[in-house]
Amino acid sequence: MTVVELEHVLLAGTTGKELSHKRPLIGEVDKTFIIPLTFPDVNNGKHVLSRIGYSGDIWELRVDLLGPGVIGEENVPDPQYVKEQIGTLQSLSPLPILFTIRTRSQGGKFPDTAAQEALDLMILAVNAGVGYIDVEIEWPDHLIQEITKKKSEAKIIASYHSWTGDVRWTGEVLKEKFVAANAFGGRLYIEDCYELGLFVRDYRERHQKPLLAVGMGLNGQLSRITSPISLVTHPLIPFPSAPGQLSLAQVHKARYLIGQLAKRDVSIQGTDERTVRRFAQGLQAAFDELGYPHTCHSDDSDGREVIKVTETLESLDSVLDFVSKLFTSITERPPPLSVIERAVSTTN
Ligand SMILES: O=C1C[C@@](O)(C(=O)O)C[C@@H](O)[C@@H]1O
Repeated sequence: MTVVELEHVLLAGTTGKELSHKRPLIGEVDKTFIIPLTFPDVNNGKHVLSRIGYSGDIWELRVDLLGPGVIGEENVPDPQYVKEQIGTLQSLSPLPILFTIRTRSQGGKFPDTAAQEALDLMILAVNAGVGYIDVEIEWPDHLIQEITKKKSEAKIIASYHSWTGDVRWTGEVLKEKFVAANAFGGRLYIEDCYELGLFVRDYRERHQKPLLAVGMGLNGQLSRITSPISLVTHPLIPFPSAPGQLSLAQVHKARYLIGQLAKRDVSIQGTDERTVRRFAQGLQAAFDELGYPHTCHSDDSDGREVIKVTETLESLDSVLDFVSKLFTSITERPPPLSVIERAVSTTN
C-alpha cells in the first residue's frame, strides 16, 4: 500500500504539471488529442465548450462547415465570418486552433476547385494567430508553396485523405503520398488501417516529425485508440467530423482495456468526514467524465493508494483546488473543473 500525504499531492500539483491549458505542442507529449468542432457557428457551442475541451490539446476548426445559415453540399464561408469565428473561439478557450479546410473529395464541403479562396482563408488564419494550418497535399503546388512561405508562426500539418478504401499501408501509393507530405508538413492520413501499426513503427525509426495516421470508418477505430496523436469527438458536438471518430472518454476506456493506461485506485482518508466525502466524489466524477478507469473511495483502504486530507476544508473553492491538483497529479491533464464543482457542491 502507498500512502501519499496531501502535501505531496499539492507539491506535484503546483510545482510539477501545469494546471492551465498551456500544454506542450503536438508530438511533445505522450498523447495529443485534437477535437474537431463541427458547429456552423462556434457561438452555438459557447456554453458547452469548456466541457467539450476538457483533456483536449487543440481545437480543429472545420472551416468548410462554418456558415451563418443552412450549409449545403458545397460551402465557401465568407472571410469576415471566418475571422469572427476564429476570434470567438480564441476568446472562449486558450487551446490553440488547427485551421482546416476539407474539400469535397477529402470528405468536406469546400469545392475542390476553389484553391484561391482556400489560400486566402489560410492566410487570414495565419494573420489571426492560429497555431496550426492543415494543408492537404492534393492542393495545387502554388497554394502549398504560398502558404508555406507565409505561414509565419503557424505550423503546417500536411495531410492526405483517401476515401476509396483501396490504399494499402504497405503499398506504393502511400509511400508516394508520404514523400509529398513529408516535404512540407508532418501528418498523413489514409483509409484502412490493417498495417497501420507497422507503418507507424517503421516511420518512427526513420523520421522525427510527428505523424498522425488514422483509419476512417469502423475498421479504423483501433488506430484512433493507439495513435499518439488522435482526433476525438464529444457527445456535445453536433456530429463527428469523420466516420469512426471516438470520444476522448471512449479512447481512455479502450486504452485501459488494451493495457495502455494504468489504473489507479485511491482511498481518501481524513478526520473530517464531509471533507473526505466531497474530495472522493469530486475526484471520482472527474475520472468518470473523461473515461479514466481510476477509482476513488472514502472508505477502507485495502490495497489502495491512500491520500490523507489533514485539514477540514469548508469552502467550495478550497476543495475544488485540492481535488483539481490531485486529479492533475494522477492524470497529468488539466482538471474538468465544472464537473468537479458540480459533484463537490452536491455532496453533503
Ligand atoms: O483530417 C482530419 C481527420 C479526420 O478526417 C478524421 O478522420 O478524424 C477528421 C477531420 O475533421 C480532420 O480534418
